Formats: sequence, C-alpha cells, structure tokens
Amino acid sequence: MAAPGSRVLWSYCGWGCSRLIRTGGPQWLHSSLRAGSLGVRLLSQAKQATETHFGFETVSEEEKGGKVYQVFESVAKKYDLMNDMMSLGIHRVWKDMLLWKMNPLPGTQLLDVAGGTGDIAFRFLNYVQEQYQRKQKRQLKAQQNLSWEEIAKKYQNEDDPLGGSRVMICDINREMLKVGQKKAFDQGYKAGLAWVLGDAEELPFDDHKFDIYTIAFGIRNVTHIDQALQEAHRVLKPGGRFLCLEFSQVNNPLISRLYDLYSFQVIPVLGEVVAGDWKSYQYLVESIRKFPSQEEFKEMIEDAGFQKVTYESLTSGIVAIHSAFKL
Ligand SMILES: COc1cc(O)cc(C/C=C(\C)CC/C=C(\C)CC/C=C(\C)CC/C=C(\C)CC/C=C(\C)CC/C=C(\C)CC/C=C(\C)CC/C=C(\C)CC/C=C(\C)CCC=C(C)C)c1O
Ligand SMILES: C[S@@+](CC[C@H](N)C(=O)[O-])C[C@H]1O[C@@H](n2cnc3c(N)ncnc32)[C@H](O)[C@@H]1O
Repeated sequence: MAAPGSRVLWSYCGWGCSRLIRTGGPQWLHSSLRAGSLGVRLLSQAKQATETHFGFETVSEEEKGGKVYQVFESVAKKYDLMNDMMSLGIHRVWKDMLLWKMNPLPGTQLLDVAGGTGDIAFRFLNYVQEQYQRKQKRQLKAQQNLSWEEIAKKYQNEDDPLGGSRVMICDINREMLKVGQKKAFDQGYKAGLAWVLGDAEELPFDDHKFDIYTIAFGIRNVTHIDQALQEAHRVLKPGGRFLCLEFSQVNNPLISRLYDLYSFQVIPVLGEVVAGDWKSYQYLVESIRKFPSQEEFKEMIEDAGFQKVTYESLTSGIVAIHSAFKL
C-alpha cells in the first residue's frame, strides 16, 4: 500500500532492474516503502519508536528521511557551487582519488549510490574511456597488417568507446538527479549512464549485479547505515568492490581546531550567502561530527559481510576512503 500523498512509479533500466519505487512525503521512505517486504522488522521498530540524529538534533527514525530529503531538495541547484566554495575545490581532488583507487577496467559495471549530481559517475566515464583508448592504441601498435579501414574504425571509436562499462547513478532525491541529468546533457555525456531514483537502504536492483559500488558523501545521510551496507553487499557480484568516500575524524589536534572553527563559523554563513540556506549547511557540519571514526566505520563494513576492509585518510582525516570486497 502506498502512503497517503505518495506517488508510485516504475523505474526501468537496461540492467533488468525494474522495481517499484515510491516517492512522496517524508513518511514514504522509512515506513510505507518497507511495509511489504520487511513488514515484520518495521512492526518491531515502530513498537520501539527508535530515535536517531539529524545533525545534533534528536529525531525519530521516521522523521529523518524526510528531513534529509528536504535538505538536498533545497540545496540541489547550488550544490556544486557550494562544494567548490566550501572546499576551495579540494572535494574534486578527493573524488579523483576515489577513482584512482578504484582504477576501473573497461567493462566495469558501477553502481554509484547517493550519486547526486553525477560527480563520481562522470569521473568514472572519463577514466574508463581513457583506459579503453590506451588499450586500443596498444593493441593497434602490436598488430601487423591492419587495413586502413580497420585502423580508421578504431580511431573513430565506432565500437563502444567505453569498452562496455556502465554506471548507474542511484539517488533518493529527484532534484539532485535533475541537476545531474542537466549537467550530463550540458557536458555531452550520453552513453553508459543511467539515472535511477532509489533508496540506499532498499536498492531497486537484483542481487549480484555490479562489479563496484560507490557512495561518496552519501552514507552519512542514511538513517540505517547497517541496512545500506547490507544492500551494497547484496547487489555486488562475488569479487565485487565497495568504495566509500566520506567525512571522517581529523587526526591532527591543530587542524581539528581550525577545521571546527571553519566548519561552524564559516560554512553555515557561506550556505546562507550562496544558497540562502543556513540550516542545511548547519546540518552538513553537524552530521559530519556524528559520523563514526575511520575504525568504527571499518567495523560496520565488516559486520555487513565485507572482507579485506581497509581505509585511507585524506587531508588529515577530514575525509577517508574505505575499500572492501565481497568475497
Ligand atoms: C547539505 O549537505 C551537503 C551540502 C553540500 O553542498 C555538500 C555536501 C557534501 C560535501 C562535500 C562534497 C564537500 C564539502 C566540503 C567541506 C565541508 C569543506 C571541507 C573543508 C576543507 C577542505 C578545508 C578544511 C579547513 C581547515 C583544515 C581549516 C582551515 C581553515 C582556516 C584557515 C580558516 C579558519 C576559520 C576561522 C578562523 C573562522 C573565521 C574565518 C573567516 C571568516 C575567513 C574565511 C576563511 C576562509 C573562507 C578560508 C577557508 C580555507 C580553506 C577552505 C583552505 C583549506 C586548505 C587546506 C585544508 C589545505 C553535503 O553533505
Ligand atoms: C552530499 S550529496 C553527495 C552527492 C555525490 N555523491 C557527490 O559526491 O557529490 C548526498 C546525496 O545523498 C543522497 N541521499 C541521502 N539519503 C539517501 C538514501 N537513503 N538513498 C540514496 N541517496 C540518498 C542525497 O539525496 C544526496 O544527493
């Protein structure tokens, strides 16, 4: 049963992932969506009326999803600009580092959860295209007696320039996806990417679908992180890799003090001036402080069934990249 005021739509994508997705008011996510498949769990949760946090505020689990939705609905149009301003462009380097760590091969099927405006997906497409072109050049150089037609065909990229790689961007927020789709259109990304509205806690994909799962600056916003991690494990193929870029714990006391000052004194002001939204940026800095440390998050990933869990702290631990495998 759909919640009152919710809309129901079928999302279809080329990977055979048609599933029901519901959208609507704040209740749709954390109550009605699960009513079918996880009704029993929901009932026991409802009895306990579990509380969680939204930044430094204590809220019920049912409320949190709606509040997070409102934050990203409100900031979507200014999201990319704000990231460049807040980090002086450093977030781009972090995202590049995620791609270097991933080092995807042509043919990789990537699922980018909480993919928002597509930063990780576009980097992925650039990376695999470059890899594929290099590989083709190497092969061409190694082959003798090729006709000029064969050489021309390869150089004109008549076959798939991505070598079969695909990225699926999944996000719960329609406005973030809209901004991402416009960006893709403006920047000329056409092939190899698909956009799907969906919840990290209940991914609209079959089991064992993807080679790599990424989530960048997304998992901090999810109500049940353990559930999102289990979903990541479910949709990955055996041998698949989980990669998460997220804010973490700063390990240098001096940087930590400066970072706190910057976070609480500057970021909400920037949010107000640039995006007209102090509260969303207050939520950002508070949610960063609520997120588990590198070691704690590593344990959570292990608890979800992943193996070979490692992490690398970047910029003194302001962010960390966690990597894990489904073996
Ligand atoms: C709603 O949820 C969201 C919305 C979003 O738009 C985005 C996200 C997800 C987030 C991202 C994708 C990335 C967002 C980036 C950040 C939150 C920023 C991360 C921060 C940094 C990379 C810089 C870290 C800063 C420090 C270690 C401290 C340095 C700070 C200072 C020297 C200034 C100290 C501040 C004061 C004393 C307060 C008073 C100062 C002023 C009024 C002057 C203003 C100063 C500045 C604007 C300078 C800022 C300097 C830097 C950024 C340079 C940092 C350089 C290095 C660390 C090398 C989302 O979830
Ligand atoms: C800070 S943005 C990150 C966007 C992008 N990955 C990046 O690195 O720029 C966080 C994103 O997480 C999405 N999000 C929050 N909760 C989610 C959930 N339960 N399932 C899927 N996406 C979610 C938001 O809609 C938003 O687009």
